[in-house]
Amino acid sequence: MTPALDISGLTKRFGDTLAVDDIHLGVPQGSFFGLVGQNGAGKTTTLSMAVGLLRPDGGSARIFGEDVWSAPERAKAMVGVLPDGLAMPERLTGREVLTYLGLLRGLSRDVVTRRAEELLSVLELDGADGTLVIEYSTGMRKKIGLATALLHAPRLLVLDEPFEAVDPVSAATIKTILRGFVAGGGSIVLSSHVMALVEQLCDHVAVIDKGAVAAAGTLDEVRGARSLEDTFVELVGDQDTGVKELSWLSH
Ligand SMILES: Nc1ncnc2c1ncn2[C@@H]1O[C@H](COP(=O)(O)OP(=O)(O)OP(=O)(O)O)[C@@H](O)[C@H]1O
Repeated sequence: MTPALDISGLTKRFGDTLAVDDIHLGVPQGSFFGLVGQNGAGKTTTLSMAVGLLRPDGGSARIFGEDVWSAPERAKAMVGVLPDGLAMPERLTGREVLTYLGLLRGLSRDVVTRRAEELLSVLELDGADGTLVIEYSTGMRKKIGLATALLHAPRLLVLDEPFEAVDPVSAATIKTILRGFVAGGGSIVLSSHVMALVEQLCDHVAVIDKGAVAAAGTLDEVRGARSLEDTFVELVGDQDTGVKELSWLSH
């Protein structure tokens, strides 16, 4: 079966920094795929290239077989993206953002109105109906970003840190939505630093370290008999075990 997302040899350099170094990853259809890695490991850069937001120096990405760079319209129609540091039309309300982006996606006004209503209600943003996105809290921005990713009912979701800054009640709602999406045949790739969350949600995982894949496979293949956190620390942790502390903080 064609992978939902097929990343082949993606490479990106920023000046002297090799941010992503020949990454190959296959996200099977119907999988819930977690991407983990330390700060600066290259997760956001990889995901940005994979969905056509950042041009790679080398390699390619295909969404259900459609090349993101040579067939962007076909590829992008099938994916919903929650990017890092999402740029939004800030002077619109959440509902206006969804309406605007839904119409741009080619949805009919009726469908957009209905879906926007449901998304705002489920994500508990309907209470802030008159609030402009520029006035949203960080968690609210995350939620409206997720709503824009879901609006056109894509087959693949690519979510960069979807739970960051989201309160526990909203996080539970989002987990339910995402599990339902996968149960309904959708595929998800998400990045996170929270190992427990990845273990709870994902059936596949890749550990990224210094721009390369340190381990990838099903959750059980990657973690074996240990916790994902132990596996992660062992794979990418600082080998220098000397205790680092700020002595001037002790009283
Ligand atoms: N626009 C940019 N210009 C210069 N360097 C960049 C840029 N974007 C990323 N980098 C560098 O590329 C490397 C990978 O960054 P990236 O944001 O992909 O990591 P990450 O795994 O998503 O990190 P985090 O978990 O902190 O979000 C880092 O060294 C970062 O400093």
